[in-house]
Amino acid sequence: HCVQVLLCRSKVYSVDNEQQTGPSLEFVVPKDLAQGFINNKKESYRFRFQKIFDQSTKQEEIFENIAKPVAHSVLTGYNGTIFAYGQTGSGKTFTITGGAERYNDRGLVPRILSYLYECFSLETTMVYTTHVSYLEIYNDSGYDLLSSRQKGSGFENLPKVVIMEDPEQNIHLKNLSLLQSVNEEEALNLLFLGETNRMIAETPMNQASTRSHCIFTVHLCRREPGSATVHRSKLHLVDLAGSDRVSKTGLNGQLLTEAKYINVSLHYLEQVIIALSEKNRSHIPYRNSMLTSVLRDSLGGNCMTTMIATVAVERRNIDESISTCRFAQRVSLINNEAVVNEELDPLIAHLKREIQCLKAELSMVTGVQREEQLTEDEKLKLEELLKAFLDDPNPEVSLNLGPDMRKIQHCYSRLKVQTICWIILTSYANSFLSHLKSSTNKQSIGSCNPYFKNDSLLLLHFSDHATSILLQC
Ligand SMILES: Nc1ncnc2c1ncn2[C@@H]1O[C@H](COP(=O)(O)OP(=O)(O)OP(=O)(O)O)[C@@H](O)[C@H]1O
Repeated sequence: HCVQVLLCRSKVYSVDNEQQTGPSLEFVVPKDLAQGFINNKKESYRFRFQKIFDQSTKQEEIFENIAKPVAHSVLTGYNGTIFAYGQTGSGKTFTITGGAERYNDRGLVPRILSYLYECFSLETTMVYTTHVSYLEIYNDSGYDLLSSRQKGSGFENLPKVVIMEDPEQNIHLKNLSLLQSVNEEEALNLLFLGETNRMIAETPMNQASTRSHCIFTVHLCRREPGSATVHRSKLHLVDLAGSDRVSKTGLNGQLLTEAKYINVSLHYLEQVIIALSEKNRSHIPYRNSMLTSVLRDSLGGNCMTTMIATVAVERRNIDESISTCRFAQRVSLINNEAVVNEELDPLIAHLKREIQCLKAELSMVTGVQREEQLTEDEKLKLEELLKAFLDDPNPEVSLNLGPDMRKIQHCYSRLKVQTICWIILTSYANSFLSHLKSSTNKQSIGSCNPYFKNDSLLLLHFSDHATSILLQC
């Protein structure tokens, strides 16, 4: 996890760009004289972050510093998440989606889409497939923002997204559209469709952008032509609801209900973050809210996660700013273990097996030998089959090697070696026994049979009678 802080508005803070220890941000809160000179309240709050961006920072710089490294790792098969957290009006939406007025104000989502498609066009040896989804979480319920079926305003007109969990505890989102975008223009159109649905769902009473969480996800599939290996990765771009505390917002009625939902979901997000940052915690409470369930992989799992904490550093917002920074500091303690998501395309793997089988059948029919050698792995599997066949006491047991002549020949040559050993040892054993019989003048001497232990060790088994005579001798 890395945490970046964006600051805006007037100065009640100072930034120290110390090279060795990393940049730090300090808030100075003078003591309230009304509370008397003698009180123990802290006057200075200092936080260290990976990067701190001041108000003058341009969107381009944020993209280059924050989003590009994450987008790059998504291209190589890692999952990535960028989420913006901060109080209402501090610039989360501006950072993630952008401002509508100027082209230069476009945010991380359009810039990342543009970057990804540019990389696809440059890397001609790979085939990329991109799908997009856009989820809005309002009052702990999910809504599909890419639905083309919206009939009127309000969230009730958007398809409700339901969380499903499979036996391996993977999360699936039912009713969430996953739409393919073959180029940048199509992907931007989907972003625009989502933004429009988001605005239609808003009513004057419900400025959803402030009171809902939005997750724009790019699903990437990368494969080399002809290869059965597929890299699948996801990039979540998350615009969280304003983190303002209910007490401060002074709301009532429906707005109070919404604020409580936000507080609860952000509280659960915080609980998950705290649990993840504590060593030896076995249970992480992801299931408490839809937000933490959906972001489960991004927070403590297989994901490269970057948090952007947006801070409105006006004096009246100082408590919120300090609480945002504290939260960001906790997030930075989490260590995720990201791995490349590589899998075998089931269809290609199946077709490859079928081709092998058909080639084998063809060489049997035509008598033309296949030139490539059996691999060590294939040989090992054949040895196991042969051993199971020889060890099986059932005389009816069959050895099924398929139509591949190379495998049949390999098994025959193994059997030949074993049979020669068997014949030699049996003749030794029998001449030994007849020697014993004549030297001891015994009529009955018992029996001696050679047998294989493992597939290489040939042993003699003397019957009990033969053993006792041997011991007497
Ligand atoms: N870096 C910036 N440069 C210029 N304008 C900005 C910047 N950041 C935010 N703004 C402006 O400030 C206002 C509030 O920003 P924004 O809507 O992004 O806040 P927010 O944190 O997403 O709030 P909410 O929680 O309500 O969604 C907007 O009008 C936005 O255009």
